Amino acid sequence: MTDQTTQTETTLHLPAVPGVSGATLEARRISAWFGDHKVLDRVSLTMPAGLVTALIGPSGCGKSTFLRILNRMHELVPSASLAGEVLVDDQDIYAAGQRLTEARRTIGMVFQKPNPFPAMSIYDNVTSGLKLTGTRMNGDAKDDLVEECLAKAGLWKEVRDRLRQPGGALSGGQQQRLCIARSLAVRPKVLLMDEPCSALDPTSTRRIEETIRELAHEVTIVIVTHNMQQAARVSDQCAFFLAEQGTPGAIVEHGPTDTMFASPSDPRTSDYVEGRFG
Ligand SMILES: Nc1ncnc2c1ncn2[C@@H]1O[C@H](COP(=O)(O)OP(=O)(O)OP(=O)(O)O)[C@@H](O)[C@H]1O
Repeated sequence: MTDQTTQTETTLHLPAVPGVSGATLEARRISAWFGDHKVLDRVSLTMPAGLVTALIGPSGCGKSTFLRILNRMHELVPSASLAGEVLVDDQDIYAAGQRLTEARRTIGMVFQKPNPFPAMSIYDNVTSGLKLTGTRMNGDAKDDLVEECLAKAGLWKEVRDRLRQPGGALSGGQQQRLCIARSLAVRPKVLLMDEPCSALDPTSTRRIEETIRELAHEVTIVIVTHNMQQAARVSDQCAFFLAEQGTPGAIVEHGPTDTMFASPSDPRTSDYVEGRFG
């Protein structure tokens, strides 16, 4: 699908951080529709390796749709369509011949509501993604992977003595960290997080935020959040989405988080980040 009406172009403000892993994710001219309802209009954004990018904006402006386009989940909705490109280290995940499973492995996702397999053990929850990627491992290697991923998700110390207990027996915050550990087990380059703390208490929220900062060195993170303090605490750069008066969502402004909060260039950005609307 093509569209020539309007265009939102944003340029790279921050360079990738040297010495970190993760991949640079680049969305180019992304438009999206549900049926004939256009919800995003030619949105371009670079999310550099090793940085945390926060997507902010009022409800309904297309943040979650944009996020789901970044790992090919949008196409699961029967009426959904899109135009544009998503490049992971210069490879378009929508190019002909690109496998859906590979995109999902490379670009993991953590959702608003923690969704571990409740009856499955904590251990098996962590390794559950390996089947999808066809990864075979012996027992010791699997044990090491489970410990590594739970440690990176900040959960190892709390669950090391009860790995065979069901994932559903953990608290909400622990379940969310288990979901992060599960995502990490398939070695993603990018981790997408859709309001990962909105169902959690303040203490669990802080713990997840610490985890996000710790993970940023090895996986590129893109987080949707309604919480401006959270965006300020965890992100390196922010993109402010807006869908004005029934128009499709677009990025009004993006840049380093400090700048976006201290001296945004667009008055709509300052109105939003200072809580005057949305
Ligand atoms: N499955 C769907 N079918 C039809 N329309 C949808 C669907 N999902 C989202 N939309 C529409 O797409 C637009 C963007 O929604 P989206 O959820 O991406 O916004 P958002 O900024 O993430 O909102 P919120 O902050 O409330 O989660 C909205 O108009 C919404 O009604």
